[in-house]
Order: sequence, then structure tokens, then C-alpha cells
Amino acid sequence: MAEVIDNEALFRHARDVIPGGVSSPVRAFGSVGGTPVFVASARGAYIRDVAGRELVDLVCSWGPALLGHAHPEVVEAVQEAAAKGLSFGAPTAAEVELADAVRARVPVAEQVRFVSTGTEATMTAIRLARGATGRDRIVKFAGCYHGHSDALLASAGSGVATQGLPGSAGVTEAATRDTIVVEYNDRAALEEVFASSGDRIAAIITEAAPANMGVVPPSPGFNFFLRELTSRHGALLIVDEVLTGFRVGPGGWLGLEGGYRPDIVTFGKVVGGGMPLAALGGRADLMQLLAPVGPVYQAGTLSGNPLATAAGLATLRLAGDAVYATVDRRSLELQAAVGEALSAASVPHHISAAGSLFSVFFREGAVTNYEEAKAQDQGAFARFFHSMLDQGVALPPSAFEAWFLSAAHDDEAMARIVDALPVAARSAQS
Ligand SMILES: Cc1ncc(COP(=O)(O)O)c(C=O)c1O
Ligand SMILES: NCC(=O)CCC(=O)O
Repeated sequence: MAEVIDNEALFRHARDVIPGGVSSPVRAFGSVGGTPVFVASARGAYIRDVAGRELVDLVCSWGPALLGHAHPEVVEAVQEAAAKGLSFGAPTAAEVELADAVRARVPVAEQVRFVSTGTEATMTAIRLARGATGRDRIVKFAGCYHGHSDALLASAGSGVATQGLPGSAGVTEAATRDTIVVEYNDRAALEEVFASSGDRIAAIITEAAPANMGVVPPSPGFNFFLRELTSRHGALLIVDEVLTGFRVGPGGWLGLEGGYRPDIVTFGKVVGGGMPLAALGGRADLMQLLAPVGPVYQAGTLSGNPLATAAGLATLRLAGDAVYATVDRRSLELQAAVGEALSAASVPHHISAAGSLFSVFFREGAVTNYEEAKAQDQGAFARFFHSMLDQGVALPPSAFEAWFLSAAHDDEAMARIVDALPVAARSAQS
């Protein structure tokens, strides 16, 4: 019998020893209020909190748990790897195998470098783009989140958006001086930026399909436009698939959309199967600029860690067409059920999807950029969120995050979610 702990008491203690009681701000219930749920264990579609309560999980570790939590074959692969040593600081055969697996699914990743977090992957991608082009400036989109490196913490999504911050204290003006922020989906603004300083722009970095200001899919042809614009001006295109990669389909968003070739792609989350592993891949001539071959330095004591590599390999091995078909189907079912419940309760809403990723905006009308994403009723979301939680369903604790499903969300888990929706929808009424 697992020890039962009082969640409130644990949170009070946690706040004494850890800022805000959490290791990452999105875990705090900052915008919804209340006490974060401390997790004791997780399996399949469920998490169990420290008080012994079981919740259906729609966070899925913020993406990685595509197969559901603690998939037995992934756990076994990690246990086997652990028995052989936790970290070597030397290359392994498994890393080569994982690089092959990534390249097989995303051919533009002709070569792959492993790191430990998505933050490192995008930070390295930016450094590589600057090193390759000899240019300073980068373009990012308002509401896109690429991790917490200084240059990319400008109008960032995710926790920065949830807290309503323009950026972060501690980031110098110099660190973001070369970051140009443009509204998402705005082609005219991009044309203007490139017309005035195209010869100084190293790269555009974009989420493949943004999901950190809520899900805001690219307008038709937008990513193709980014490719054409950057090519025209000798800049690189970095597509951040940390969240979408290997989640929305076997080849990520690029696999769904196809037809254009970014120069650099970043991965995280699913590629590490729930362990700290991320990657960047891209054109071989660019990747060859990374040390030790080239002059762009990048490193990591735990990069390509053998346990993380084993988890990633097992996950990609198991993540076949049937897994994606299940997640796609569950996503459509849930979107329909949420829409029905909110409509029945006359709660203004818009459900926005990119592949199986979706989020619910508590406002009417499609959302095409961060300004529109912010113009939603966060209070309604908070009430909806807490009602779902009271009924045993854990949603991401922010109106700016995608909801995550897994292949382990079976009929029973779905029924539990669907049953909770009408009451939650009524709670959301103003
Ligand atoms: C699109 C995107 N890029 C980068 C990151 C940063 O990854 P990490 O949290 O592993 O540093 C995230 C999420 O956290 C993300 O969603
Ligand atoms: N979509 C937002 C994230 O995945 C961020 C997770 C974190 O920062 O803990």
C-alpha cells in the first residue's frame, strides 16, 4: 500500500524549499488558482496523486507520453539500459540507432545531434544558423515558445503567456536585441521585416504548428511561404517540432504537411519517450558546422544519455500507424464531446486543432495569432478546469496549452472525460 500524503501540506512544504513549489512554472496553478496535484505514479491514461486519487490525464507529461504512461516495453527498455550503466560520457551504438530512426521518419534531418531538452535544441539551432550565415538577427513569432534560452524569451508562449509576461527579468536587452518578433500568420509583416533587414536575418524560427498559445495552426501555405521568403533572402528556416514531432504523426507536422524542406528541425518530448532527450537535425552541410567537425560549439555531459536513448528508441519502435490512428480518433471524439457540452451550456468557445493536437479557446471565432489567443475568457477556463479536476480529469492548468491524448486513452478513460464535460461546461458559464 502506497503511503498517502496530504497534497496541501506537501505543497506548503514544497513552497518553502522550491520556488512556487514546482520545478517548472507551467505546473503551478498560477492562472487557474488552487493547489497543483502532486503525482505519485502514472500508468496508461491515468495519474495517481499523492493522496491516492486516480485522475484521467490530459497532460501526458506535456507531450511525451504518446503511448500512455509507463508503457511496459518502454519501462523494460529503460531498466535494461540502467542495468548496463547510467551514463558513460562516450558515444553509444543506441544513439546511432536513434539518429537512424529519426532520419527515417524525418528525412530532412540528414544528421542528428542529441541534447537533453528542447531548450537546448532550439538554442543550438539558433547558434548554428548564426554561425552558418554570419548574420545576427532571428525572427520568431509572438506566442510561439521555443524553451527558455535568453534570445527566444521574447513574446514567448506557454508559461510566459500564462503568467501574462512580455518576457523575463534577467534577460538583457542585448540578448534579445537581435530577436525580431512578428505576429503569427502575418505575411505582410514578414515581407516588411525582410525588406528592411533581410540581409541581416540568420533565420526564422517557427513552431511547426504552434501549440503554446493554445493551438493555432498555420494558415494554408504559411510554412511554404516561410520557406520561400527565407530562401529568397539567404536566411535559414528552423522548424521547431519539439511538441509536434512524432506526436501528430510518424513524421511529425512535416510528415503531415510535406512539400517544403526546412534547414534545421528541432525535436524533444516524444523522441525521448518521457526521459530527458531532445535533438536537432538538418541539412548535413549545416550539421557539419557543429563541433567537433565545425566551429559552432555545442556540448552536454548527459547528451544522448543511454537511458533516455533507450526510452526514445522503444517509443519510436512502438509508435506505428495504429498508435497515431488511435490518438487521431480519440482527439476527434474528445473535440466533438467538448464542443457539444460547451454549446449545450451556451459557453462561447472555439476548438482549434492541428492534427491530433487541439485546445479550447473560451471565445468565439477562429484564432490566428497571439493577440486573438489572449482575447479569451480565462476565468471561464479556470472554472471549467477546476470542475474537470474535481470530477477526476486533469487538464493542462492553462488556457494557453494544448490538451494531450495518448494511445492508452481507451473507451473507459474517454467515458470518464466525456461524463465530466456537461457539469464542467455549466461551471464555465459566467
Ligand atoms: C515547441 C517547443 N519548443 C521547445 C520547447 C522547450 O522544450 P523543453 O521544455 O524540453 O526545454 C517546448 C516545450 O517545452 C515546446 O513546446
Ligand atoms: N507546452 C508547454 C510546455 O510543454 C512546457 C513544459 C514546461 O515548461 O514545463
